[in-house]
Amino acid sequence: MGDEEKVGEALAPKEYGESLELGVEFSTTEEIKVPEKLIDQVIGQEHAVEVIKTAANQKRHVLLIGEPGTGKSMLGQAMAELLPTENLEDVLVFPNPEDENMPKIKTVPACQGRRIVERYREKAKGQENIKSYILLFVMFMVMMAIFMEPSATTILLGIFVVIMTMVALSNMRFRNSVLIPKLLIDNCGRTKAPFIDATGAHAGALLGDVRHDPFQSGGLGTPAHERVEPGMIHRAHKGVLFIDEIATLSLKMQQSLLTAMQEKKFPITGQSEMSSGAMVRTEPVPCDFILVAAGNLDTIDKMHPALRSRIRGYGYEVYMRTTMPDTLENRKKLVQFVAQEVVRDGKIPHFTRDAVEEIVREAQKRAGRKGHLTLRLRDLGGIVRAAGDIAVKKGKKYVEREDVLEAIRMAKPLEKQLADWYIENKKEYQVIRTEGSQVGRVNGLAVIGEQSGIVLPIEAVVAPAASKEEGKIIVTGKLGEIAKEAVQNVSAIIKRYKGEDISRYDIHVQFLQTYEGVEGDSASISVATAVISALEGIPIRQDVAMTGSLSVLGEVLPIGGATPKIEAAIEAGIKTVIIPKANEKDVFLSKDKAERIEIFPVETIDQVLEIALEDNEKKRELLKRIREALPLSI
Ligand SMILES: Nc1ncnc2c1ncn2[C@@H]1O[C@H](COP(=O)(O)OP(=O)(O)OP(=O)(O)O)[C@@H](O)[C@H]1O
Repeated sequence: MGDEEKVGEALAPKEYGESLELGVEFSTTEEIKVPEKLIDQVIGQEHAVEVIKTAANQKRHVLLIGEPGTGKSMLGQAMAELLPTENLEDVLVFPNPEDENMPKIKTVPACQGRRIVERYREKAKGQENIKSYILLFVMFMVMMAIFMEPSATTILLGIFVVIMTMVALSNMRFRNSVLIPKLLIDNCGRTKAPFIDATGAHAGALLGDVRHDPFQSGGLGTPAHERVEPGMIHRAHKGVLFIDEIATLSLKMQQSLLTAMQEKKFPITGQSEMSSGAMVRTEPVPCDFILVAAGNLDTIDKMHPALRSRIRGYGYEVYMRTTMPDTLENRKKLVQFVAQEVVRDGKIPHFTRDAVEEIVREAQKRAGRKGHLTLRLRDLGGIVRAAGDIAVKKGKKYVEREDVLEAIRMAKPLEKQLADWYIENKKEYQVIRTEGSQVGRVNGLAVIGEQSGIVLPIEAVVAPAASKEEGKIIVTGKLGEIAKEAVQNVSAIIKRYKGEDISRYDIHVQFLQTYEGVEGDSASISVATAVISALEGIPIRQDVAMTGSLSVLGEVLPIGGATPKIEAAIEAGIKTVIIPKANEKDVFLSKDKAERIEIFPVETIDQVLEIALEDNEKKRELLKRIREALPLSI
């Protein structure tokens, strides 16, 4: 590439090891105060926290939508802490003399339930005592008879009489026979309102059940009321019912949940149709809970519309944030986060300031967005614990920077392991090429999961349309839709610089060896480069890899996962990567990695082509045409 054509400057990536301001003075996290209340421990979700506080006050339902590990269940628990405990209640189930199959339900203030059951137990004991006296009396009479008339016949007769008495007594019911009620919900001694996590619960667990009774006839059976089991909706009475992935509940269960929310009572019946429990149906059992439902964006489409509308009408919907701005205030919150994770874990030592800096740096890196910190705090908490374990193993009093760095290296998610395997595999079979140049073949970059990059080779062939009708876009590989869109965007650009409609050609695009889970939406500049190269017959340098989204105007738009993609390129042996200018500040590389790669941030497609295409007369002529045609080029 000639000097006059050189685009931008290779980016000097940020390095680890520089000190970082944290917005608070401390030498170890031992000095950081961890708030007592869970709601004050929730970090970076200010809007959600406000909503939870209001909803707790006003008894409103809440739908939390967002990515895993951002604090949804934590918010549910925090809400339970905010609810009053004075009006907690116990629920008892009594036998119904009029209809055995409809046990009666009674609600009493917390702790009274136990007393009531105790009273009934005492009474029942009295009746049992009478039976024992009768048996003792009969035995006494038998002994007397044997004493007065000691013969084999008397003894046998005596034994027979005792056995018959025992059988009779066990089947004997007093006219007012005492049946002890069952304490269905016991809230005695609770210091917090209940928090019940019903994620993934089956119908019986969620809505309550009546157990099957194998001895239901012949007087040996267990009374119906004793077989009644409360559901999670009942146990959450006056508390919080938390359900993650709410849309995975069957529609029937969602419908029942809705009824329970409307009525604030729900009878318990046997859930298994063939069992004797199905004949039993209690009176309605109170279930006045606040629903905190959670899920991802898909949930909104899949959840029962009536349930969603109930929450919307009588509650709040919140979108959980995945990043927060990288301000001193927010870094300070991350310091608090590390301290509270240490306290919660209870087994790991506190962190030194250096170690916390490294956690904050990891939060910057994981945000995948310039000037932001990640809020996927469960994963970050995983690093905190892993670093703690490493320090414990080394017998240290505090967790130090090196322990955090080691934990980060070790915490290789499954996707990253898979990505490494792809790269190894592809290199072995020469699917990834890192030398020479080739027409129509480009090294794209993609991510699997959130953190793992892979090199994604793409090939394109362009030929005049086989039929007289319009040409076709033929895409193979798993990322068909994305490739089609990319081809459509590039066709707008080609039309302008070439003055020719791309529809006269058949365009074949193949993503070589793609696998499940690969996200290719940022592959559009790669597809465009492959198609233009194939159309113009100009080879693409194979030591270059690229990522970026293409607009119809030829702009290169930002993508996610810049750092893992560059890391994948480095591991594959690529020497140059092209990334969108807007992602420039998202790149964090260790010093040794940074030395192995040249990074070019670009803004327009002509800049991509300038770097990626092999330098020759044809290329210079092409760039001239593109730059004249596209107003955006510089
Ligand atoms: N916003 C946050 N503030 C503080 N800690 C958090 C936050 N988000 C997550 N954590 C930490 O991660 C752990 C797991 O979070 P939580 O279970 O609430 O996530 P979630 O959004 O409910 O995820 P999932 O949907 O997968 O259940 C918490 O116990 C806490 O340690």
